[in-house]
Amino acid sequence: MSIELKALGKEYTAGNWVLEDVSAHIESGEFFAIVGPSGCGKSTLLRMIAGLIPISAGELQIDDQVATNLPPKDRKLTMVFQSYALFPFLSVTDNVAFGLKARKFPADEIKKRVDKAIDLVNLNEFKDRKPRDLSGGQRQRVALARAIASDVKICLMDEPLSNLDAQLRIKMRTELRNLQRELGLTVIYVTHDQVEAMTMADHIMVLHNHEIQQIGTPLDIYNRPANTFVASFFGTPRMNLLPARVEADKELLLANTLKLSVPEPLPVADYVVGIRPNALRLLPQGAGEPNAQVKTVEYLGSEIILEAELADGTPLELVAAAKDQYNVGDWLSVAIDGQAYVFDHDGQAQFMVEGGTRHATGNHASVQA
Ligand SMILES: Nc1ncnc2c1ncn2[C@@H]1O[C@H](COP(=O)(O)OP(=O)(O)OP(=O)(O)O)[C@@H](O)[C@H]1O
Repeated sequence: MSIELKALGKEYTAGNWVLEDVSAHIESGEFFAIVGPSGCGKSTLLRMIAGLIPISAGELQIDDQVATNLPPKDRKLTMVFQSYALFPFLSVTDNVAFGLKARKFPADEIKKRVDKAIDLVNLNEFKDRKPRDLSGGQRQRVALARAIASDVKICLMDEPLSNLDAQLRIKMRTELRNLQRELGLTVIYVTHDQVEAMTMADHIMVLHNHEIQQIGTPLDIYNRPANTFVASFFGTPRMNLLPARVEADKELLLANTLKLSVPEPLPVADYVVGIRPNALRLLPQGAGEPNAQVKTVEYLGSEIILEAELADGTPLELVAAAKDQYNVGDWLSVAIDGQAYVFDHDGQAQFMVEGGTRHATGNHASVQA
């Protein structure tokens, strides 16, 4: 059951497009995540695919059939919402079994699927309870179990784990993913959580500013971000973005402080250079010119996150070894030691440099292809 989005657009009010030109191919059996900040249109896109709101522009295909104007019940999909949408008068078991009974599945098949789904979401103890006697998180797990137990091969999920506590959420990520694989479900999964998308998805669509910023595998998105938005949205701590200008033939000067050698001369222009905290090295005292001052120190146990400021005031995040001691106000010598991403003035990826070698980075068109 593949899904094709062809230049989908949505305007809620005339002339006000909240989504434009959204195109993607979602393979049968794939886990496809839609990620982006609050208000970027993730739920809107999912609701258009589900048929809950009309599609304003473009075409939707489900399993090679045009589905743009099909009523929701004919789209061969199920949906798990952030809100639970359960029948209050039915027990957990009956809620989960409802769709299967309506479709006249054999009783033993229903029992097998329902038991498995309830077990998966850890609700064995609560099988006979009504939704009102469950916590919010438990209700969401019932909704999840109902979708899992259904025979439908496409499941749309809108932040389904966001009401669960942190520990259960992490456990559910793996279990949901395993079950999705086992059942061969095609899942479209909306989340604002980049870690959830990175750990669960086969492909990720990044939405921002009404349009797709990039589509790619988690590795593509992390290692070959198409622009500064994607680069700084993925990864903790975030990628540092530093203003840069051409200083010499094959050299960029970042934040008036750090030098970056590039393999070929660059056109004279303004650039932005992105460096993840783990690609910055702290030199031992006396080994280099002090160039950054510590502003905050955050001990995480296994490592230390330092927020520093370069000499010209540009903020810089660094990761340091837990055994070392840092104090606010200390001066550090920081050097680039890893990947540096060069973006143009508008934030579009140009290339990546590592050890003096140039590597291709992503862009929307090439990564989609
Ligand atoms: N029924 C509506 N009428 C008009 N505008 C709407 C309607 N529903 C959503 N919007 C607007 O469309 C944009 C996208 O909303 P949507 O809920 O799809 O975003 P989202 O990415 O899912 O956000 P969140 O992560 O906060 O749930 C927002 O600017 C929102 O205000």
